[in-house]
Amino acid sequence: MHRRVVMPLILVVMGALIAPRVLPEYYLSLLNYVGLYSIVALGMVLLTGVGGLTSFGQAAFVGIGAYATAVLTTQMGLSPWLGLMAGLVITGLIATLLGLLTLRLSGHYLPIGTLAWGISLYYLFGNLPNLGGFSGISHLPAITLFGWTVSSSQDFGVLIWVIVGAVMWLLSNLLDSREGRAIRALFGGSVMAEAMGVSTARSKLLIFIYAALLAAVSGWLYAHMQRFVNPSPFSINMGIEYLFMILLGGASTLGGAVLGAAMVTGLKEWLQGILPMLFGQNGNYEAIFFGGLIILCLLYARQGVWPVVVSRVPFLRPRARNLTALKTAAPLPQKAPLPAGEPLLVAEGVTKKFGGLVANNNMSLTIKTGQITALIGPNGAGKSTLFNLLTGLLPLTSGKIEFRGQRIDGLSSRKIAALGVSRSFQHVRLIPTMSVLENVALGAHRRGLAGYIRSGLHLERAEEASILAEAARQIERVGLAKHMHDAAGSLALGQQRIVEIARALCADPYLLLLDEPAAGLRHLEKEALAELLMRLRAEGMAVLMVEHDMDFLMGLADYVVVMEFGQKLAEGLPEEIQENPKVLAAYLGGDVA
Ligand SMILES: Nc1ncnc2c1ncn2[C@@H]1O[C@H](COP(=O)(O)OP(=O)(O)OP(=O)(O)O)[C@@H](O)[C@H]1O
Repeated sequence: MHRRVVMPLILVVMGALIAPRVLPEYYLSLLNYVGLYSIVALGMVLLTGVGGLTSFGQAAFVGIGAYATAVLTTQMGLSPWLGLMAGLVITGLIATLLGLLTLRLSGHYLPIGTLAWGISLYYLFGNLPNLGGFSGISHLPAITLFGWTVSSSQDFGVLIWVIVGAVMWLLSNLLDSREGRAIRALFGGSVMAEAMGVSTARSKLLIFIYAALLAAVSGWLYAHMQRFVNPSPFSINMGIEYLFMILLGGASTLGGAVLGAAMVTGLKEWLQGILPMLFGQNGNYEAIFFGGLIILCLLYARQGVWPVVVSRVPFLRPRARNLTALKTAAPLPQKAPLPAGEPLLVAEGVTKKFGGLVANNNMSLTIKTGQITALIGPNGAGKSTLFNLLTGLLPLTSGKIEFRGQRIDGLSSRKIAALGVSRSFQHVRLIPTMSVLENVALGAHRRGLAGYIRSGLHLERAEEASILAEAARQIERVGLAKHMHDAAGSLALGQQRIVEIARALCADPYLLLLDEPAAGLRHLEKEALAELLMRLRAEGMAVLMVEHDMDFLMGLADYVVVMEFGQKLAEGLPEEIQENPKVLAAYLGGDVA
Protein backbone atom coordinates (compact mmCIF):
# COMPACT_ATOMS: atom_id res chain seq x y z
CA MET A 1 0.00 0.00 0.00
CA HIS A 2 1.00 3.58 -0.59
CA ARG A 3 3.17 4.61 2.34
CA ARG A 4 1.74 8.11 2.38
CA VAL A 5 -1.79 6.96 3.08
CA VAL A 6 -1.54 4.46 5.93
CA MET A 7 -2.16 6.90 8.79
CA PRO A 8 -4.82 9.01 7.04
CA LEU A 9 -6.60 5.78 6.13
CA ILE A 10 -6.53 4.50 9.71
CA LEU A 11 -7.94 7.85 10.86
CA VAL A 12 -10.72 7.68 8.28
CA VAL A 13 -11.72 4.11 9.19
CA MET A 14 -11.67 4.84 12.92
CA GLY A 15 -13.68 7.99 12.28
CA ALA A 16 -16.23 6.03 10.22
CA LEU A 17 -16.80 3.62 13.07
CA ILE A 18 -16.71 5.99 16.03
CA ALA A 19 -18.11 9.35 14.81
CA PRO A 20 -21.67 8.17 14.04
CA ARG A 21 -22.01 6.96 17.63
CA VAL A 22 -20.71 10.04 19.40
CA LEU A 23 -21.42 13.10 17.30
CA PRO A 24 -24.59 15.20 17.51
CA GLU A 25 -26.83 15.16 14.43
CA TYR A 26 -25.65 18.54 13.09
CA TYR A 27 -21.96 17.62 13.09
CA LEU A 28 -22.70 14.16 11.79
CA SER A 29 -24.52 15.55 8.80
CA LEU A 30 -21.64 17.99 8.22
CA LEU A 31 -19.22 15.09 8.36
CA ASN A 32 -21.31 13.19 5.82
CA TYR A 33 -20.97 16.10 3.43
CA VAL A 34 -17.22 16.15 4.02
CA GLY A 35 -17.18 12.46 3.07
CA LEU A 36 -19.23 13.05 -0.09
CA TYR A 37 -16.97 15.91 -1.17
CA SER A 38 -13.88 13.88 -0.27
CA ILE A 39 -14.84 11.17 -2.77
CA VAL A 40 -14.94 13.76 -5.58
CA ALA A 41 -11.79 15.49 -4.31
CA LEU A 42 -9.88 12.18 -4.16
CA GLY A 43 -10.63 11.66 -7.85
CA MET A 44 -9.37 15.17 -8.51
CA VAL A 45 -6.10 14.41 -6.75
CA LEU A 46 -5.55 11.71 -9.35
CA LEU A 47 -6.70 13.90 -12.22
CA THR A 48 -5.38 17.34 -11.28
CA GLY A 49 -2.92 17.06 -8.42
CA VAL A 50 -1.01 14.08 -9.77
CA GLY A 51 -1.94 13.94 -13.45
CA GLY A 52 -1.82 17.72 -13.97
CA LEU A 53 -5.18 17.94 -15.78
CA THR A 54 -7.29 20.75 -14.35
CA SER A 55 -11.05 20.27 -14.46
CA PHE A 56 -13.72 22.73 -13.39
CA GLY A 57 -16.45 20.35 -14.47
CA GLN A 58 -16.37 17.54 -11.89
CA ALA A 59 -19.64 18.68 -10.28
CA ALA A 60 -21.42 17.77 -13.52
CA PHE A 61 -20.33 14.13 -13.11
CA VAL A 62 -21.68 14.20 -9.54
CA GLY A 63 -24.93 15.37 -11.13
CA ILE A 64 -24.99 12.51 -13.64
CA GLY A 65 -24.59 9.97 -10.80
CA ALA A 66 -27.35 11.69 -8.81
CA TYR A 67 -29.82 12.13 -11.68
CA ALA A 68 -29.31 8.62 -13.08
CA THR A 69 -30.36 7.03 -9.81
CA ALA A 70 -33.11 9.61 -9.22
CA VAL A 71 -34.76 8.85 -12.57
CA LEU A 72 -34.39 5.08 -12.39
CA THR A 73 -35.60 4.74 -8.80
CA THR A 74 -38.48 7.23 -8.86
CA GLN A 75 -39.75 6.90 -12.42
CA MET A 76 -39.02 3.24 -13.13
CA GLY A 77 -39.13 1.83 -9.62
CA LEU A 78 -35.70 0.22 -9.90
CA SER A 79 -33.33 -0.45 -7.01
CA PRO A 80 -30.79 2.24 -6.01
CA TRP A 81 -28.06 -0.28 -6.81
CA LEU A 82 -29.26 -0.44 -10.40
CA GLY A 83 -29.31 3.36 -10.24
CA LEU A 84 -25.66 3.28 -9.22
CA MET A 85 -24.75 0.90 -12.04
CA ALA A 86 -26.61 3.04 -14.57
CA GLY A 87 -24.97 6.20 -13.20
CA LEU A 88 -21.52 4.64 -13.54
CA VAL A 89 -22.17 3.40 -17.08
CA ILE A 90 -23.61 6.74 -18.25
CA THR A 91 -20.82 8.69 -16.54
CA GLY A 92 -18.21 6.34 -18.02
CA LEU A 93 -19.62 6.85 -21.52
CA ILE A 94 -19.96 10.63 -21.23
CA ALA A 95 -16.50 10.93 -19.63
CA THR A 96 -15.01 8.85 -22.45
CA LEU A 97 -16.63 11.06 -25.06
CA LEU A 98 -15.71 14.33 -23.32
CA GLY A 99 -12.24 13.03 -22.57
CA LEU A 100 -11.63 12.10 -26.20
CA LEU A 101 -12.81 15.55 -27.25
CA THR A 102 -11.11 17.72 -24.62
CA LEU A 103 -8.02 15.92 -23.34
CA ARG A 104 -6.18 16.68 -26.55
CA LEU A 105 -6.32 20.31 -25.52
CA SER A 106 -3.24 21.43 -23.71
CA GLY A 107 -2.33 24.25 -21.31
CA HIS A 108 -5.19 26.53 -20.33
CA TYR A 109 -7.42 25.29 -23.16
CA LEU A 110 -8.24 22.13 -21.21
CA PRO A 111 -9.67 23.93 -18.12
CA ILE A 112 -11.64 26.17 -20.48
CA GLY A 113 -12.97 23.05 -22.20
CA THR A 114 -14.05 21.57 -18.86
CA LEU A 115 -15.83 24.84 -18.01
CA ALA A 116 -17.72 24.55 -21.28
CA TRP A 117 -19.04 21.06 -20.70
CA GLY A 118 -19.54 21.68 -16.96
CA ILE A 119 -21.90 24.54 -17.76
CA SER A 120 -23.63 22.60 -20.58
CA LEU A 121 -24.38 19.59 -18.39
CA TYR A 122 -25.72 21.81 -15.60
CA TYR A 123 -28.22 23.42 -17.96
CA LEU A 124 -29.08 20.01 -19.38
CA PHE A 125 -30.07 18.86 -15.88
CA GLY A 126 -32.41 21.83 -15.60
CA ASN A 127 -33.92 21.54 -19.06
CA LEU A 128 -34.12 17.89 -20.03
CA PRO A 129 -37.66 16.53 -19.88
CA ASN A 130 -38.21 13.97 -17.05
CA LEU A 131 -35.52 15.54 -14.85
CA GLY A 132 -38.00 17.78 -13.02
CA GLY A 133 -36.60 21.09 -14.29
CA PHE A 134 -34.88 23.36 -11.81
CA SER A 135 -37.21 22.18 -9.03
CA GLY A 136 -35.79 18.67 -9.37
CA ILE A 137 -36.89 15.15 -8.48
CA SER A 138 -37.97 14.16 -4.98
CA HIS A 139 -38.98 11.04 -3.00
CA LEU A 140 -35.93 8.94 -3.80
CA PRO A 141 -36.00 5.61 -1.94
CA ALA A 142 -33.51 4.60 0.74
CA ILE A 143 -30.52 2.42 -0.08
CA THR A 144 -30.77 -1.08 1.39
CA LEU A 145 -27.80 -3.38 1.81
CA PHE A 146 -28.27 -6.99 2.99
CA GLY A 147 -31.36 -5.99 4.97
CA TRP A 148 -29.73 -2.81 6.35
CA THR A 149 -31.73 0.27 5.39
CA VAL A 150 -29.38 3.19 5.06
CA SER A 151 -31.61 6.07 6.08
CA SER A 152 -30.37 7.93 9.16
CA SER A 153 -27.34 10.24 9.26
CA GLN A 154 -25.59 7.59 11.32
CA ASP A 155 -26.18 4.95 8.62
CA PHE A 156 -24.96 7.30 5.90
CA GLY A 157 -21.97 8.23 8.03
CA VAL A 158 -20.82 4.63 8.10
CA LEU A 159 -21.54 3.97 4.41
CA ILE A 160 -19.97 7.19 3.13
CA TRP A 161 -16.82 6.96 5.21
CA VAL A 162 -16.29 3.27 4.47
CA ILE A 163 -16.45 4.24 0.79
CA VAL A 164 -13.99 7.13 1.39
CA GLY A 165 -11.62 4.63 3.08
CA ALA A 166 -11.99 2.15 0.19
CA VAL A 167 -11.34 4.89 -2.39
CA MET A 168 -8.22 6.01 -0.52
CA TRP A 169 -6.98 2.43 -0.42
CA LEU A 170 -7.62 1.90 -4.16
CA LEU A 171 -6.01 5.19 -5.14
CA SER A 172 -3.03 4.74 -2.86
CA ASN A 173 -2.36 1.35 -4.41
CA LEU A 174 -2.80 2.76 -7.90
CA LEU A 175 -0.44 5.67 -7.27
CA ASP A 176 2.17 3.28 -5.95
CA SER A 177 2.15 1.13 -9.05
CA ARG A 178 3.51 1.11 -12.58
CA GLU A 179 0.36 2.91 -13.78
CA GLY A 180 0.73 5.40 -10.93
CA ARG A 181 4.24 6.28 -12.04
CA ALA A 182 2.92 6.76 -15.56
CA ILE A 183 0.25 9.14 -14.23
CA ARG A 184 2.87 11.10 -12.27
CA ALA A 185 4.97 11.32 -15.42
CA LEU A 186 2.10 13.19 -17.13
CA PHE A 187 2.68 16.21 -14.92
CA GLY A 188 5.84 17.27 -16.71
CA GLY A 189 4.23 17.02 -20.16
CA SER A 190 4.10 14.01 -22.41
CA VAL A 191 7.59 14.01 -24.00
CA MET A 192 9.47 12.09 -21.30
CA ALA A 193 6.55 9.77 -20.50
CA GLU A 194 6.13 8.77 -24.17
CA ALA A 195 9.88 8.20 -24.48
CA MET A 196 9.57 5.78 -21.55
CA GLY A 197 6.87 3.88 -23.42
CA VAL A 198 3.86 5.36 -21.61
CA SER A 199 0.76 5.97 -23.69
CA THR A 200 -0.03 9.41 -22.33
CA ALA A 201 -3.32 9.66 -24.22
CA ARG A 202 -4.49 6.42 -22.58
CA SER A 203 -3.32 7.48 -19.10
CA LYS A 204 -5.03 10.86 -19.40
CA LEU A 205 -8.29 9.32 -20.55
CA LEU A 206 -8.26 6.66 -17.84
CA ILE A 207 -7.66 9.10 -14.97
CA PHE A 208 -10.34 11.35 -16.40
CA ILE A 209 -12.83 8.45 -16.42
CA TYR A 210 -11.68 7.26 -12.98
CA ALA A 211 -12.21 10.72 -11.44
CA ALA A 212 -15.60 11.04 -13.17
CA LEU A 213 -16.74 7.64 -11.84
CA LEU A 214 -15.78 8.63 -8.29
CA ALA A 215 -17.76 11.84 -8.71
CA ALA A 216 -20.75 9.77 -9.89
CA VAL A 217 -20.51 7.55 -6.77
CA SER A 218 -20.59 10.70 -4.64
CA GLY A 219 -23.64 11.90 -6.59
CA TRP A 220 -25.43 8.59 -6.02
CA LEU A 221 -24.82 8.74 -2.27
CA TYR A 222 -25.85 12.40 -2.17
CA ALA A 223 -29.10 11.75 -4.02
CA HIS A 224 -30.18 8.98 -1.65
CA MET A 225 -29.05 10.87 1.43
CA GLN A 226 -31.07 13.93 0.43
CA ARG A 227 -33.86 11.85 -1.14
CA PHE A 228 -34.04 14.75 -3.57
CA VAL A 229 -32.02 16.15 -6.45
CA ASN A 230 -32.10 19.45 -8.33
CA PRO A 231 -29.41 21.03 -10.56
CA SER A 232 -27.97 23.60 -8.11
CA PRO A 233 -25.38 21.37 -6.33
CA PHE A 234 -23.95 20.40 -9.72
CA SER A 235 -23.28 23.89 -11.03
CA ILE A 236 -19.92 25.25 -12.14
CA ASN A 237 -19.66 27.03 -8.74
CA MET A 238 -19.50 23.66 -7.08
CA GLY A 239 -16.94 22.51 -9.68
CA ILE A 240 -14.76 25.43 -8.63
CA GLU A 241 -15.31 24.59 -4.97
CA TYR A 242 -14.00 21.05 -5.53
CA LEU A 243 -10.86 22.60 -6.99
CA PHE A 244 -10.61 24.86 -3.91
CA MET A 245 -10.74 21.78 -1.73
CA ILE A 246 -7.76 20.08 -3.27
CA LEU A 247 -5.80 23.30 -3.59
CA LEU A 248 -6.30 24.11 0.08
CA GLY A 249 -5.78 20.58 1.37
CA GLY A 250 -2.93 19.59 -0.94
CA ALA A 251 -3.68 18.73 -4.54
CA SER A 252 -1.24 15.86 -4.88
CA THR A 253 -2.01 14.04 -1.64
CA LEU A 254 -4.90 11.79 -0.70
CA GLY A 255 -4.88 13.04 2.89
CA GLY A 256 -4.97 16.57 1.48
CA ALA A 257 -8.19 15.83 -0.45
CA VAL A 258 -10.02 14.80 2.72
CA LEU A 259 -8.52 17.65 4.73
CA GLY A 260 -9.42 20.15 1.99
CA ALA A 261 -13.01 18.84 1.84
CA ALA A 262 -13.24 19.20 5.63
CA MET A 263 -11.71 22.68 5.64
CA VAL A 264 -13.96 24.07 2.90
CA THR A 265 -17.11 22.49 4.34
CA GLY A 266 -16.34 23.52 7.92
CA LEU A 267 -15.20 27.03 7.03
CA LYS A 268 -18.18 27.62 4.78
CA GLU A 269 -20.60 26.58 7.50
CA TRP A 270 -18.86 28.74 10.10
CA LEU A 271 -18.56 31.74 7.77
CA GLN A 272 -22.19 31.51 6.69
CA GLY A 273 -23.07 31.88 10.35
CA ILE A 274 -20.62 34.58 11.32
CA LEU A 275 -20.25 36.85 8.28
CA PRO A 276 -23.88 38.04 8.04
CA MET A 277 -23.55 39.10 11.68
CA LEU A 278 -20.44 41.11 10.85
CA PHE A 279 -21.85 42.69 7.69
CA GLY A 280 -25.36 43.05 9.06
CA GLN A 281 -27.02 41.36 6.07
CA ASN A 282 -27.10 38.08 4.19
CA GLY A 283 -24.97 37.51 1.10
CA ASN A 284 -22.40 35.12 -0.29
CA TYR A 285 -19.59 36.74 1.68
CA GLU A 286 -17.87 33.40 2.21
CA ALA A 287 -17.03 33.34 -1.52
CA ILE A 288 -14.95 36.50 -1.04
CA PHE A 289 -13.23 34.92 1.94
CA PHE A 290 -12.44 31.75 -0.03
CA GLY A 291 -11.06 33.80 -2.91
CA GLY A 292 -8.65 35.50 -0.52
CA LEU A 293 -7.76 32.22 1.14
CA ILE A 294 -6.88 30.59 -2.17
CA ILE A 295 -4.63 33.52 -3.11
CA LEU A 296 -2.85 33.24 0.26
CA CYS A 297 -2.55 29.50 -0.20
CA LEU A 298 -1.06 29.89 -3.68
CA LEU A 299 1.38 32.48 -2.34
CA TYR A 300 2.52 30.78 0.86
CA ALA A 301 1.51 27.09 0.80
CA ARG A 302 1.36 26.05 -2.81
CA GLN A 303 1.39 22.38 -1.86
CA GLY A 304 -1.65 22.95 0.40
CA VAL A 305 -2.09 22.47 4.11
CA TRP A 306 -1.63 18.69 4.29
CA PRO A 307 2.17 18.72 3.79
CA VAL A 308 2.41 21.37 6.55
CA VAL A 309 0.35 19.15 8.88
CA VAL A 310 2.44 16.09 7.95
CA SER A 311 5.69 17.93 8.66
CA ARG A 312 4.46 18.73 12.19
CA VAL A 313 2.78 15.43 13.06
CA PRO A 314 5.43 12.69 13.03
CA PHE A 315 3.08 9.71 12.80
CA LEU A 316 1.60 11.04 9.56
CA ARG A 317 4.99 11.14 7.85
CA PRO A 318 5.53 8.75 4.97
CA ARG A 319 7.49 5.67 5.87
CA ALA A 320 10.41 4.49 3.72
CA ARG A 321 9.51 1.76 1.30
CA ASN A 322 10.21 -1.71 2.62
CA LEU A 323 12.70 -3.19 0.20
CA THR A 324 12.97 -6.69 1.63
CA ALA A 325 10.52 -8.10 -0.97
CA LEU A 326 12.83 -6.83 -3.70
CA LYS A 327 15.62 -9.16 -2.64
CA THR A 328 13.57 -12.24 -3.52
CA ALA A 329 11.77 -10.71 -6.53
CA ALA A 330 11.98 -12.66 -9.78
CA PRO A 331 14.15 -10.83 -12.33
CA LEU A 332 12.35 -9.21 -15.25
CA PRO A 333 12.83 -11.01 -18.57
CA GLN A 334 15.71 -9.49 -20.56
CA LYS A 335 16.30 -9.16 -24.29
CA ALA A 336 19.01 -11.42 -25.65
CA PRO A 337 22.06 -9.28 -26.52
CA LEU A 338 22.78 -8.74 -30.21
CA PRO A 339 26.10 -9.76 -31.78
CA ALA A 340 28.59 -6.87 -31.64
CA GLY A 341 29.66 -4.82 -34.64
CA GLU A 342 26.40 -5.11 -36.62
CA PRO A 343 24.47 -2.09 -37.95
CA LEU A 344 21.62 -1.43 -35.57
CA LEU A 345 20.30 1.95 -36.65
CA VAL A 346 20.81 3.35 -40.13
CA ALA A 347 19.73 6.89 -41.01
CA GLU A 348 19.88 8.08 -44.63
CA GLY A 349 19.20 11.48 -46.16
CA VAL A 350 17.61 12.75 -42.95
CA THR A 351 16.40 16.31 -43.38
CA LYS A 352 14.48 18.45 -40.92
CA LYS A 353 13.24 21.92 -41.68
CA PHE A 354 11.72 24.33 -39.16
CA GLY A 355 10.08 26.76 -41.55
CA GLY A 356 12.97 28.27 -43.47
CA LEU A 357 15.64 26.88 -41.13
CA VAL A 358 17.22 23.58 -42.14
CA ALA A 359 18.23 22.05 -38.79
CA ASN A 360 19.30 18.71 -40.34
CA ASN A 361 20.32 18.55 -43.97
CA ASN A 362 20.74 15.17 -45.66
CA MET A 363 22.29 13.57 -42.56
CA SER A 364 23.34 9.96 -42.64
CA LEU A 365 24.52 7.85 -39.74
CA THR A 366 25.09 4.20 -38.91
CA ILE A 367 25.13 3.04 -35.31
CA LYS A 368 26.55 -0.40 -34.61
CA THR A 369 26.00 -2.76 -31.71
CA GLY A 370 28.77 -2.91 -29.11
CA GLN A 371 30.04 0.53 -30.14
CA ILE A 372 29.99 3.99 -28.68
CA THR A 373 29.29 6.56 -31.37
CA ALA A 374 29.87 10.20 -30.54
CA LEU A 375 27.96 13.00 -32.23
CA ILE A 376 29.77 16.30 -31.91
CA GLY A 377 29.47 19.76 -33.37
CA PRO A 378 29.25 23.40 -32.31
CA ASN A 379 26.14 24.79 -30.62
CA GLY A 380 23.19 24.86 -32.97
CA ALA A 381 24.77 22.30 -35.35
CA GLY A 382 21.61 20.16 -35.18
CA LYS A 383 22.66 17.33 -32.83
CA SER A 384 19.66 17.46 -30.51
CA THR A 385 17.36 17.75 -33.51
CA LEU A 386 18.89 14.56 -34.92
CA PHE A 387 18.36 12.86 -31.53
CA ASN A 388 14.75 13.92 -31.59
CA LEU A 389 14.32 12.62 -35.14
CA LEU A 390 15.89 9.27 -34.28
CA THR A 391 13.65 8.86 -31.23
CA GLY A 392 10.42 9.91 -32.96
CA LEU A 393 10.00 13.13 -31.02
CA LEU A 394 10.04 15.12 -34.24
CA PRO A 395 8.80 14.05 -37.68
CA LEU A 396 11.31 14.02 -40.54
CA THR A 397 10.88 16.39 -43.45
CA SER A 398 12.50 13.76 -45.67
CA GLY A 399 14.85 10.78 -45.47
CA LYS A 400 14.55 7.41 -43.76
CA ILE A 401 15.62 5.75 -40.54
CA GLU A 402 15.81 1.99 -40.03
CA PHE A 403 16.23 0.21 -36.71
CA ARG A 404 17.09 -3.51 -36.87
CA GLY A 405 16.02 -3.45 -40.53
CA GLN A 406 12.62 -1.88 -39.81
CA ARG A 407 11.60 1.65 -40.90
CA ILE A 408 11.01 3.72 -37.77
CA ASP A 409 10.65 7.20 -39.26
CA GLY A 410 6.99 8.08 -38.83
CA LEU A 411 6.63 5.95 -35.70
CA SER A 412 5.77 7.64 -32.40
CA SER A 413 8.48 7.91 -29.74
CA ARG A 414 6.55 5.36 -27.67
CA LYS A 415 6.67 2.78 -30.46
CA ILE A 416 10.34 3.45 -31.08
CA ALA A 417 11.01 3.03 -27.34
CA ALA A 418 9.18 -0.30 -27.47
CA LEU A 419 11.59 -1.53 -30.17
CA GLY A 420 14.54 -1.00 -27.82
CA VAL A 421 15.65 2.62 -28.11
CA SER A 422 16.01 4.50 -24.84
CA ARG A 423 17.30 7.99 -24.20
CA SER A 424 18.30 10.68 -21.75
CA PHE A 425 17.52 14.35 -22.31
CA GLN A 426 19.70 17.41 -22.74
CA HIS A 427 17.50 19.22 -20.22
CA VAL A 428 16.92 16.67 -17.47
CA ARG A 429 13.36 15.38 -17.39
CA LEU A 430 12.86 13.65 -14.05
CA ILE A 431 9.90 13.91 -11.69
CA PRO A 432 11.61 15.92 -8.96
CA THR A 433 9.27 14.99 -6.10
CA MET A 434 9.45 11.27 -6.81
CA SER A 435 12.29 9.18 -5.39
CA VAL A 436 15.24 8.15 -7.53
CA LEU A 437 13.99 4.56 -7.29
CA GLU A 438 10.54 5.42 -8.63
CA ASN A 439 11.94 7.66 -11.37
CA VAL A 440 14.17 4.87 -12.56
CA ALA A 441 11.35 2.31 -12.29
CA LEU A 442 9.42 4.41 -14.81
CA GLY A 443 11.98 3.27 -17.39
CA ALA A 444 10.69 -0.30 -16.98
CA HIS A 445 7.09 0.74 -17.71
CA ARG A 446 6.86 -1.41 -20.81
CA ARG A 447 8.29 -4.42 -19.02
CA GLY A 448 5.22 -4.68 -16.77
CA LEU A 449 1.63 -5.52 -17.63
CA ALA A 450 -0.52 -4.66 -14.58
CA GLY A 451 -3.35 -2.25 -15.43
CA TYR A 452 -5.57 0.00 -13.31
CA ILE A 453 -7.69 -2.75 -11.77
CA ARG A 454 -4.87 -5.06 -10.71
CA SER A 455 -2.83 -2.10 -9.50
CA GLY A 456 -5.75 -0.59 -7.56
CA LEU A 457 -6.40 -3.88 -5.81
CA HIS A 458 -2.67 -4.36 -5.28
CA LEU A 459 -2.71 -7.74 -7.02
CA GLU A 460 0.51 -6.91 -8.90
CA ARG A 461 2.86 -7.24 -5.93
CA ALA A 462 5.17 -9.75 -7.63
CA GLU A 463 5.46 -7.75 -10.85
CA GLU A 464 5.92 -4.48 -8.97
CA ALA A 465 8.65 -6.03 -6.79
CA SER A 466 10.43 -7.22 -9.96
CA ILE A 467 10.23 -3.76 -11.53
CA LEU A 468 11.54 -2.06 -8.39
CA ALA A 469 14.28 -4.67 -8.02
CA GLU A 470 15.35 -3.96 -11.59
CA ALA A 471 15.31 -0.21 -10.89
CA ALA A 472 17.40 -0.75 -7.73
CA ARG A 473 19.85 -2.86 -9.77
CA GLN A 474 20.27 -0.14 -12.38
CA ILE A 475 20.73 2.53 -9.69
CA GLU A 476 23.46 0.44 -8.09
CA ARG A 477 24.98 -0.10 -11.53
CA VAL A 478 25.32 3.64 -12.14
CA GLY A 479 26.70 4.18 -8.62
CA LEU A 480 23.83 6.06 -7.02
CA ALA A 481 22.72 3.41 -4.50
CA LYS A 482 23.00 5.77 -1.57
CA HIS A 483 20.55 8.17 -3.19
CA MET A 484 17.96 5.49 -4.01
CA HIS A 485 15.27 6.96 -1.71
CA ASP A 486 16.13 10.62 -2.10
CA ALA A 487 13.79 12.84 -4.07
CA ALA A 488 15.27 13.06 -7.58
CA GLY A 489 15.01 16.85 -7.48
CA SER A 490 17.30 17.02 -4.45
CA LEU A 491 20.29 15.60 -6.38
CA ALA A 492 22.95 17.69 -8.10
CA LEU A 493 22.27 18.23 -11.80
CA GLY A 494 25.12 15.93 -12.85
CA GLN A 495 23.71 13.15 -10.69
CA GLN A 496 20.26 13.72 -12.14
CA ARG A 497 21.76 13.05 -15.58
CA ILE A 498 23.07 9.74 -14.26
CA VAL A 499 19.59 8.94 -12.87
CA GLU A 500 18.31 9.46 -16.42
CA ILE A 501 20.84 6.93 -17.68
CA ALA A 502 19.69 4.41 -15.04
CA ARG A 503 16.09 5.05 -16.13
CA ALA A 504 17.00 4.49 -19.77
CA LEU A 505 18.84 1.26 -18.86
CA CYS A 506 15.79 0.07 -16.94
CA ALA A 507 13.99 -0.20 -20.29
CA ASP A 508 16.49 -2.93 -21.32
CA PRO A 509 17.31 -1.19 -24.62
CA TYR A 510 19.50 -2.21 -27.57
CA LEU A 511 20.37 1.41 -28.21
CA LEU A 512 21.07 4.07 -25.63
CA LEU A 513 21.01 7.71 -26.73
CA LEU A 514 22.67 10.06 -24.27
CA ASP A 515 22.42 13.82 -24.66
CA GLU A 516 25.41 15.42 -22.88
CA PRO A 517 25.66 12.80 -20.11
CA ALA A 518 28.90 14.20 -18.64
CA ALA A 519 27.70 17.81 -18.31
CA GLY A 520 27.91 18.91 -14.69
CA LEU A 521 29.82 15.84 -13.48
CA ARG A 522 32.97 16.06 -11.37
CA HIS A 523 36.18 14.37 -12.48
CA LEU A 524 35.65 11.14 -10.51
CA GLU A 525 32.02 10.97 -11.55
CA LYS A 526 33.07 11.27 -15.20
CA GLU A 527 35.49 8.41 -14.73
CA ALA A 528 32.73 6.27 -13.21
CA LEU A 529 30.43 7.16 -16.12
CA ALA A 530 33.12 6.25 -18.65
CA GLU A 531 33.61 2.89 -16.92
CA LEU A 532 29.88 2.24 -17.00
CA LEU A 533 29.66 3.05 -20.72
CA MET A 534 32.60 0.77 -21.44
CA ARG A 535 30.89 -2.06 -19.55
CA LEU A 536 27.68 -1.49 -21.50
CA ARG A 537 29.64 -1.57 -24.74
CA ALA A 538 31.25 -4.86 -23.71
CA GLU A 539 27.76 -6.25 -23.11
CA GLY A 540 26.84 -5.44 -26.74
CA MET A 541 24.87 -2.25 -26.15
CA ALA A 542 25.02 0.45 -28.82
CA VAL A 543 25.46 3.98 -27.50
CA LEU A 544 25.01 7.26 -29.35
CA MET A 545 26.22 10.20 -27.34
CA VAL A 546 26.18 13.94 -27.82
CA GLU A 547 28.92 15.45 -25.71
CA HIS A 548 30.93 18.64 -25.54
CA ASP A 549 33.66 17.33 -23.21
CA MET A 550 36.31 16.26 -25.72
CA ASP A 551 38.69 14.66 -23.18
CA PHE A 552 35.88 12.48 -21.91
CA LEU A 553 34.66 11.63 -25.35
CA MET A 554 37.81 11.00 -27.34
CA GLY A 555 39.04 8.37 -24.86
CA LEU A 556 35.72 6.57 -24.99
CA ALA A 557 34.15 6.75 -28.44
CA ASP A 558 34.76 4.11 -31.10
CA TYR A 559 33.48 6.34 -33.87
CA VAL A 560 32.85 10.06 -34.14
CA VAL A 561 30.41 11.92 -36.37
CA VAL A 562 30.86 15.68 -36.66
CA MET A 563 27.99 18.01 -37.57
CA GLU A 564 28.06 21.62 -38.64
CA PHE A 565 25.14 23.75 -39.86
CA GLY A 566 22.87 20.68 -39.85
CA GLN A 567 25.18 18.71 -42.11
CA LYS A 568 27.76 16.00 -41.63
CA LEU A 569 31.17 17.61 -41.71
CA ALA A 570 33.25 14.50 -41.09
CA GLU A 571 33.16 11.04 -39.56
CA GLY A 572 35.76 8.49 -38.52
CA LEU A 573 37.83 7.13 -35.68
CA PRO A 574 38.52 9.58 -32.84
CA GLU A 575 42.18 9.90 -33.82
CA GLU A 576 41.23 10.67 -37.44
CA ILE A 577 38.72 13.30 -36.31
CA GLN A 578 41.29 14.90 -34.03
CA GLU A 579 43.54 15.42 -37.03
CA ASN A 580 40.89 16.29 -39.60
CA PRO A 581 41.70 19.86 -40.77
CA LYS A 582 38.06 20.63 -41.61
CA VAL A 583 37.02 19.69 -38.09
CA LEU A 584 39.91 21.58 -36.55
CA ALA A 585 39.03 24.68 -38.47
CA ALA A 586 35.28 24.60 -38.16
CA TYR A 587 34.62 23.17 -34.77
CA LEU A 588 37.59 22.56 -32.56
CA GLY A 589 39.34 25.78 -33.41
CA GLY A 590 42.63 23.99 -33.81
CA ASP A 591 42.68 22.67 -30.24
CA VAL A 592 41.43 19.13 -30.17
CA ALA A 593 43.68 17.27 -27.86
N1 LIG B 1 11.54 23.17 -32.44
C1 LIG B 1 12.32 24.01 -33.11
N2 LIG B 1 11.78 25.01 -33.84
C2 LIG B 1 12.56 25.85 -34.56
N3 LIG B 1 13.91 25.77 -34.61
C3 LIG B 1 14.49 24.80 -33.90
C4 LIG B 1 13.74 23.88 -33.13
N4 LIG B 1 14.62 23.01 -32.52
C5 LIG B 1 15.85 23.39 -32.91
N5 LIG B 1 15.77 24.45 -33.75
C6 LIG B 1 16.90 25.11 -34.40
O1 LIG B 1 17.61 24.13 -35.09
C7 LIG B 1 19.01 24.39 -35.01
C8 LIG B 1 19.72 23.17 -34.44
O2 LIG B 1 19.41 23.08 -33.07
P1 LIG B 1 19.86 21.85 -32.16
O3 LIG B 1 19.30 22.09 -30.80
O4 LIG B 1 19.54 20.59 -32.83
O5 LIG B 1 21.42 22.06 -32.12
P2 LIG B 1 22.51 21.34 -31.21
O6 LIG B 1 23.60 20.93 -32.09
O7 LIG B 1 21.87 20.29 -30.40
O8 LIG B 1 22.95 22.54 -30.28
P3 LIG B 1 23.41 22.51 -28.74
O9 LIG B 1 24.75 21.87 -28.68
O10 LIG B 1 23.45 23.97 -28.38
O11 LIG B 1 22.36 21.76 -27.99
C9 LIG B 1 19.18 25.62 -34.15
O12 LIG B 1 19.33 26.73 -35.01
C10 LIG B 1 17.88 25.70 -33.39
O13 LIG B 1 17.56 27.03 -33.07
